[in-house]
Amino acid sequence: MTNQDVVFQDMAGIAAALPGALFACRGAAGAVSSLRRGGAYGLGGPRRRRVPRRAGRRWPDLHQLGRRGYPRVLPDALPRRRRARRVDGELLRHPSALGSFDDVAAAAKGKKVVMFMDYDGTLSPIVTDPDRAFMSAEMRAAVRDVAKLFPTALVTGRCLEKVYSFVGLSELYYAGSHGMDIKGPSSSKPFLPPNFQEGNSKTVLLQPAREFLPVIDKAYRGLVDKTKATPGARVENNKFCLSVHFRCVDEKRWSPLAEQVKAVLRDFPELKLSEGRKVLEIRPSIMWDKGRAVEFLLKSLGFDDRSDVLPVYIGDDRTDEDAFKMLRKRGQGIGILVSKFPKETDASYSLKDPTEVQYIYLAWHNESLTKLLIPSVMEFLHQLVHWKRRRSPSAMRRPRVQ
Ligand SMILES: O=P(O)(O)OC[C@H]1O[C@H](O[C@H]2O[C@H](CO)[C@@H](O)[C@H](O)[C@H]2O)[C@H](O)[C@@H](O)[C@@H]1O
Repeated sequence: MTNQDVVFQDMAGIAAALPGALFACRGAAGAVSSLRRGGAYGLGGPRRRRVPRRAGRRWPDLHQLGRRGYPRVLPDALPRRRRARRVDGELLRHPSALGSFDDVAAAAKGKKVVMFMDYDGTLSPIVTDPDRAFMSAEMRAAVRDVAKLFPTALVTGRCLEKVYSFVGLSELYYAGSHGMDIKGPSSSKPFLPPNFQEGNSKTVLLQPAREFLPVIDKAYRGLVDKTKATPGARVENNKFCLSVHFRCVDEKRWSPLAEQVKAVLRDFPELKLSEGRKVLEIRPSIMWDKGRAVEFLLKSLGFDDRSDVLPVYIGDDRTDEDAFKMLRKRGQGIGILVSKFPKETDASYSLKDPTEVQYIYLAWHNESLTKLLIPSVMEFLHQLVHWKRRRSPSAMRRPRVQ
């Protein structure tokens, strides 16, 4: 098991807790030193002497962000020289979806955008208690705005009931249990694509792992029993899959815990084990994943085999890679990885964080600290809505409903 993520605290913490091996970090050592010396993504500590002084010039004040004439996302407003320094290989391979928003918009031009988003770590910040991974009211509003303009689905490892209790938006499509429990909008006024035809299920429903329910329940009981002696370990029942959390387990106990989990799973050859963000994920061994769920939803919406559709998938975890991979294979759509660190990924773009409320110190400037806004999922969603409304003023009004 690996310490592959950190809750963003401070620069020293980031440098010290850089990811281990799970998403085999492309040049992890390089990333570490790069971050420590303030490189790649501009996350490092102060390097006073090497930061060019620009007399009389200040970065826009944070309070001005988003106001007329000021960029909403500062990193892309960096002077050309400094920006060039930030642009190393990783950034080129997975540029910021915000910094490259014009490219995203160009790809979306004339196409029907369909939005897919993961929940934990994408729409809600990673927290220690999985039962308290609440979504902010601002993020909920942003997702609601997106869902008014584009068909929108949440694709998550959580069980449907739990994710719905966090999100509470009845107009969305939901694919819970890593895509093994799919439901259409329960709202009487969901967004339906303009080409929606009778026969395309309005209440999309699919449970490809239904027959595994008794096995999952049995394995759940076995795992709870086996891991109860490990302080901090926690087993979460996500209906068609299980999660064994080790975020609150002492690092010395990670390996013994993994052994306990494997020991239980030896009695359940029909289940498979993978690893997420300080969590062991147990799922039925069927050929189904978030990628398949996205394909299924596209088909159900009548968007299969259409070149004028642009699926956009935003996710932060390993299981989201199946969706990125699927889009890449189709040669259609945009994958956006949410990560503070460079990672091996099949996504094309990156964002740093779910929300925009965290700020980082970039460098000393005129004796004052410069703060940068982290390119966030929420900011990206705002931009997308803004772009769509600007292009089609009719989108300001509620779209066609059925
Ligand atoms: O597909 P997702 O929506 O990203 O769900 C994946 C797992 O997310 C949750 O665990 C993660 O978030 C927790 C709350 O922030 C955190 O405590 C945990 O360490 C993370 O792994 C969820 O609890 C799992 O059931 C999901 O499988």
